[in-house]
Amino acid sequence: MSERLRIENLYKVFAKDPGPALQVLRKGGTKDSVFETLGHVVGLDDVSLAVPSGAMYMVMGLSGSGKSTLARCINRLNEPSAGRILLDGQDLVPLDEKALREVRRTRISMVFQHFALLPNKRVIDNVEFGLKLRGVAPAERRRRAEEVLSVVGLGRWGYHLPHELSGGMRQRVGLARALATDADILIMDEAFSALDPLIRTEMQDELLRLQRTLNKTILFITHDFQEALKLGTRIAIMSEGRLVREGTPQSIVLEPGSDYVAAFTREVDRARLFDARSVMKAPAVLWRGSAGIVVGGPEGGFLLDQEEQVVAGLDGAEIARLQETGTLPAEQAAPICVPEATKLIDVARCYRADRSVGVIDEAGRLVGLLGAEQILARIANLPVQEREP
Ligand SMILES: Nc1ncnc2c1ncn2[C@@H]1O[C@H](COP(=O)(O)OP(=O)(O)OP(=O)(O)O)[C@@H](O)[C@H]1O
Repeated sequence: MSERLRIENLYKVFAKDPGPALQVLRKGGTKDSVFETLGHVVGLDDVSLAVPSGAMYMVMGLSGSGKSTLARCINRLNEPSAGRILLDGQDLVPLDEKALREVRRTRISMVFQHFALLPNKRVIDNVEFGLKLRGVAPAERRRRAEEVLSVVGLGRWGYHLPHELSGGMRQRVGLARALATDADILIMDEAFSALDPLIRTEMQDELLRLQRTLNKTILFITHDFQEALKLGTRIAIMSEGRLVREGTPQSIVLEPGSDYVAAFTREVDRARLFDARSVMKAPAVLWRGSAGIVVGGPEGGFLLDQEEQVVAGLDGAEIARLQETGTLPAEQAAPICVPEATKLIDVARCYRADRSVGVIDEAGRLVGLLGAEQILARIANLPVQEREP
């Protein structure tokens, strides 16, 4: 996956002259020590990150940790104090006002928490607004606005005024407006935070659905770890202006790395977060014969053909007999197999006592085995034990 946006050693100090504060920070000082010694507020302290193309990149942290400052620095609503912001390799920090306007109109779109719609303009005019600024001809911008309104499920609402719409619908207009510009980087700053829980869930699902076809690169700011887990392909966690942990949702929950991050992960529904691949163990070969290969362990296994495709499942008793007598059961049961990305909750649903669940790759080859032990250990946050076959 190629990289769209890279932030390198970004600092933001809210001061006329950020120099002295930068010196303190670069010598290991903190946001608190800068405030105590100089009275300046640090927004960002040496933040570096890379957003891959097509990512839903979540920036998460408590209030005041610097999330919005980061979003605002990227399109220069806040002026960075030091560092680089590379969009497709081009540094945005030295750009003049004219070049910056062009970037904001064509390459980076923002969706805010409060819809910021023009109240006396119809929905369609709101959606067209960015295109009008770009000088797109009226017929073309109307066509585009109608298209994106239907994408977000508001095809029939274009000629209404914003106050006639619910909060969730207005947020969809905000999203449509960002999509209409064709910018392929979206920055969504707490875009769903003001919505009622049910509508919020609906908007999250909608965004995931849209993203499957649009494949934009999205930087999504949130203070809600559950939202970050649900939407994110990667998550960056901020504290006191610093980036303190970055990684995939599964890796962060598995290894939070600090008490600050661990506190967010406590309430996580692990069965819905972790997938089969994250806990499976490697298949061990137990037997080879003209009928194929048997892999597995005491709790069950699988008969594979020469192409490593799963042919049948064997329970614990059948495995024991095979090891004693070298004979396969005459009647063989259908195997229980799941794809690698299956969440543990769904693995648990097809689990049967005294059987292993096979994990298969896209080509249908067996790549791992799962027993109750691995599933329960991961859900209960215990170390996953490797057991000898
Ligand atoms: N214009 C400003 N002038 C001075 N300080 C500011 C300004 N904007 C933000 N800050 C400070 O920068 C720090 C980071 O604020 P920021 O708004 O980025 O945090 P946040 O993580 O987005 O918080 P929230 O979730 O509450 O929006 C805070 O200490 C804040 O007080």
